[in-house]
Amino acid sequence: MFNIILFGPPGSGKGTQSEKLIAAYGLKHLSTGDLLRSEIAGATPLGLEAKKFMDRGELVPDEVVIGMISAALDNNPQAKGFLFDGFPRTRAQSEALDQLLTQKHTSIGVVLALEVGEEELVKRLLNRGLTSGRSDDNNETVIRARIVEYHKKTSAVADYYQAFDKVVKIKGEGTVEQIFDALCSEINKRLS
Ligand SMILES: Nc1ncnc2c1ncn2[C@@H]1O[C@H](COP(=O)(O)OP(=O)(O)O)[C@@H](O)[C@H]1O
Ligand SMILES: [Mg+2]
Repeated sequence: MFNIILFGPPGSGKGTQSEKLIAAYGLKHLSTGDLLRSEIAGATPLGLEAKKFMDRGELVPDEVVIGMISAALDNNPQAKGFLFDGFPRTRAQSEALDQLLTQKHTSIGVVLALEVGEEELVKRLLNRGLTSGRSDDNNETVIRARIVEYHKKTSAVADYYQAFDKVVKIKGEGTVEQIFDALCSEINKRLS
């Protein structure tokens, strides 16, 4: 089993690259953002609670997303590997993920960290907001708040995995294909 964390700020291209990576490597895509948006669409109690945070550009509480990931791992016992997208987003989530994976006798193989400049992120997210229907994409104040949350809480995730020498930085600007090639080359090094 080979598990990957695709890491980076909002708008860095995690969703775009995840689609290509799961197709290329047969991984199970676990995006906490997608899981939460599907809870919101279904108007579940979890979704209604999560929406309050997401609409403000804040992170959903750790216990909520850790519970969702734990269930998703249990529900996919046949997976060849997992691609985590948008999770973990805090140090506590990183520690919880490591515990969950250890229980399943596996671990994170590599953390691929997409790096994109802040103005490019804002530009991409405003542009995504034109079509995504995401309530957190259609206003610059909320977008900036998400980037502040990223620096305040999520950048610690890279530090956490850096201590295990698992982080590889990838330039997240360029064409989708160029970035995909750079990601694949790092994955292939570790598979061979
Ligand atoms: N290499 C790229 N160059 C330009 N725009 C991109 C690139 N990759 C993704 N985008 C666009 O940026 C926005 C955010 O991408 P997305 O994959 O949703 O990011 P994330 O999941 O990290 O928030 C989307 O509108 C997407 O079309
Ligand atoms: Mg995404």
